Amino acid sequence: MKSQQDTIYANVANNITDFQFDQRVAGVFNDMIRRSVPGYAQIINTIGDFANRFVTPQSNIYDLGSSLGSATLSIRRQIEGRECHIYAIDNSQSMIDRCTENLAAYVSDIKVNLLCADIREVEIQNASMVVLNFTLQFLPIQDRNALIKRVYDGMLPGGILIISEKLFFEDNQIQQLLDEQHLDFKRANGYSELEISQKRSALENVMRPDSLNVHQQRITESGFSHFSIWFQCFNFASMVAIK
Ligand SMILES: C[S@@+](CC[C@H](N)C(=O)[O-])C[C@H]1O[C@@H](n2cnc3c(N)ncnc32)[C@H](O)[C@@H]1O
Ligand SMILES: O=C(O)C(=O)C[C@]1(C(=O)O)C=C[C@@H](O)C=C1
Repeated sequence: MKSQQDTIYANVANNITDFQFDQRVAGVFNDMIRRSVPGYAQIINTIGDFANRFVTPQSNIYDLGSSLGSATLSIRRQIEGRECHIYAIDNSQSMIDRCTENLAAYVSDIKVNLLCADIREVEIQNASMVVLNFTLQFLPIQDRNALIKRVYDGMLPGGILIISEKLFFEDNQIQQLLDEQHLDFKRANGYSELEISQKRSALENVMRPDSLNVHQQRITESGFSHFSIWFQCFNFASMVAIK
């Protein structure tokens, strides 16, 4: 997957506008997410492994907030021959355009429907797997419960939901510690203090992490039978729920 280096916040900006998944971000997103999210590559690979275990023949798979299609590609590689249908959905046309190219670069017998749509409005049905890889945190807080409930309703018994998120910690000292470790991760990946602070300002109003407790409560109240965190590095985590 080709990607330019992310230098979006490298120069001083007079006013920092809210972060958007626009054409500029889509062009550097592969580099941006790998340098910003600890464990991203491992999470993507493991999503493929989960697909191999859980995806049943003739079922649907939903990648909600699919960006450039990394999770979709990882899943698709593992389920050849199962006559499944993947729905990759994102409301950024720039992401959809680039994702179309990425998917076309590999041959597969699995059909992928790439939709430019709001994940709060798409129908979810007959799903053996649903993925929200760093997407839920960008939804307005008041819309998150309803989405997870709709996901549950559209899933088959025994189906798997993966939710990866940046986490918020109620313990102030832990919050500060893990946040600082994350910033060190970004520094080690070549981001300057200016880039880090300008991006932080841009994300402030648009990305609102929940605590692990809030996630667990939402998942349980939606009806899922099983829930666990399966990956954590600093303040980034991936969770699994089974219907
Ligand atoms: C951090 S990125 C997801 C990364 C991607 N899942 C991956 O694994 O590489 C969040 C994505 O969610 C999309 N998004 C945010 N809110 C959305 C909504 N309401 N409906 C559809 N897509 C949304 C954004 O356009 C963006 O591409
Ligand atoms: O929290 C940060 O500093 C991030 O950059 C995180 C994050 C994310 O979790 O999605 C935010 C925006 C980009 O999509 C890439 C990474």
